[in-house]
Amino acid sequence: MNSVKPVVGVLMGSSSDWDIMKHATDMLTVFDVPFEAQVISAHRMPDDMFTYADAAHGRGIRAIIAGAGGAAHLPGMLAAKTIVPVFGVPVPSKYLKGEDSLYSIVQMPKGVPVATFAIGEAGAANAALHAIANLAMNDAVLAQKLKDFRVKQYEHALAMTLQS
Ligand SMILES: Nc1c(C(=O)O)ncn1[C@@H]1O[C@H](COP(=O)(O)O)[C@@H](O)[C@H]1O
Repeated sequence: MNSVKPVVGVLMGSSSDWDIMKHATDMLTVFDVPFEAQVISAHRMPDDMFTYADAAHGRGIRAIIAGAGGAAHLPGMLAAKTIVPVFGVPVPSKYLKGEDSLYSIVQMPKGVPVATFAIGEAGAANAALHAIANLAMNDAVLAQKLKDFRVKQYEHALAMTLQS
């Protein structure tokens, strides 16, 4: 059993979101950032969602990555109940391909922010990278890992250069 306390919560409205949201947990794993991942739906489990949001800051959670599809109210409702920064990931939906998820998450009223990322796996990975960047502001080891990650990414992109 892992005894390290999680600092990032990765939440999703349904287990059907996992294929997308695992891109966030994969990134956190690469950076050795302790996280917890669970299904909590604002619609289907409203009391559990409130309990989670109420306790998050006191438990040491410093970022919440919340993914949901369709009428994606989960990130906004979490943001309404906690001061922990919430990063929203619009999960692609069956009929509207995630445009509904994006608009549901991004158009928050003034005063209750949700930092909203791209639809799909890039959004999930980038939400994790953004949480990591915030944590790295007070963690020199994490900051160096982030710099190394950028160098690797640069080298990977450079290697794509087509031979003439
Ligand atoms: N948007 C929400 C919320 C919520 O915002 O509370 N709870 C579940 N869902 C979404 O419903 C979609 C279909 O869920 P099912 O596949 O379980 O029917 C998922 O993308 C989930 O995030």
